Amino acid sequence: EAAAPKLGNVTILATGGTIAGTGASSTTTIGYTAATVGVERLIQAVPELAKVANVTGEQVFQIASENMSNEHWLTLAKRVNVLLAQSNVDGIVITHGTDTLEETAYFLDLVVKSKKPVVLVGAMRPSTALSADGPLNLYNAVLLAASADAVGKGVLVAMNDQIHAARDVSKTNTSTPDSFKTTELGMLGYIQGNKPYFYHVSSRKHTTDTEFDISNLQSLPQVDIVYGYANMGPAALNAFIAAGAKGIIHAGVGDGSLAHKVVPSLSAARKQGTVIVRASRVGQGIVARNGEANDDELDFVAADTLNPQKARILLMLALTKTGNSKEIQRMFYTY
Ligand SMILES: NC(=O)CC[C@H](N)C(=O)O
Repeated sequence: EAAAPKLGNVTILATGGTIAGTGASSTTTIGYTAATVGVERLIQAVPELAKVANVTGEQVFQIASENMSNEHWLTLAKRVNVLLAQSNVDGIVITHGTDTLEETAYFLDLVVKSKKPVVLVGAMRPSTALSADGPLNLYNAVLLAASADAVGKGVLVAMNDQIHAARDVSKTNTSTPDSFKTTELGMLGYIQGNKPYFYHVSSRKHTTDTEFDISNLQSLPQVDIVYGYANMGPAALNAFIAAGAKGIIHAGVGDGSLAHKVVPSLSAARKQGTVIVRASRVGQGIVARNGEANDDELDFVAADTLNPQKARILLMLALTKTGNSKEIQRMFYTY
């Protein structure tokens, strides 16, 4: 008789969100309460998990992800690094609200110090809904976290039978189960028939290849985002600077254009030490250095293809190391 294949050990770190949400009825898909179901019940709801991994659960937070903070990220990342350093942990799944899931994924992609799989997963429908997507998403995430194929691929997002890279995935629809997409740069693969299939890998550095170390940090530098639009003025930017921002992401129109009315305040902020990163509100495409603005002259940084909320994360981590805009520009072309 052949021995049963040895299953990997996967820890599920639960943080809340719709995957742990409950609604008033089976047809309630908005206006439900996120973050009510605990990790043990999430695991019990999918007995099939036991076929793909030895699963243990830990309730790290119980929040809706619009309330995710820098402090939550530091706590979570430190826990992930401690667990992955243990020889009895082969992979980690993080259940998470979908609103900021892409941000937590990218933060971890930059600070996790292990090649073992880390997979973020959520749901668009609460656990009580008809065709709730949480149970199968969770099953796929655990399968992926236990898979040798996922080792060294960076932090992954498993949603809707698809595998995405943390850097490039975004929530693209407010409510449909196919909300998570890597629109133009391309998702990494699929999960089908109890098996992950990879087709791409990210060319950017992540996890063990980054220069960031959060192990001794208690907080992160303040970085805020100002949004570009017709008739934009400097009021929001000035308020962020007055509130102590060490970095500003300018989510500009088009390919990162700066309105004449905003440039003097941006430039003055830079001269006082705040780092300015030009990103775009468009969602796809490159914001090129010295493209729509003379970044060399203004001493600004171009975000390349990072969306504003992910540019904020990279800038916070960059600022833990340097305020030099040339160095930070190198990081934006590396991660
Ligand atoms: N689908 C969801 O997970 C959204 C629920 C909630 N706003 C959150 O992000 O936690």
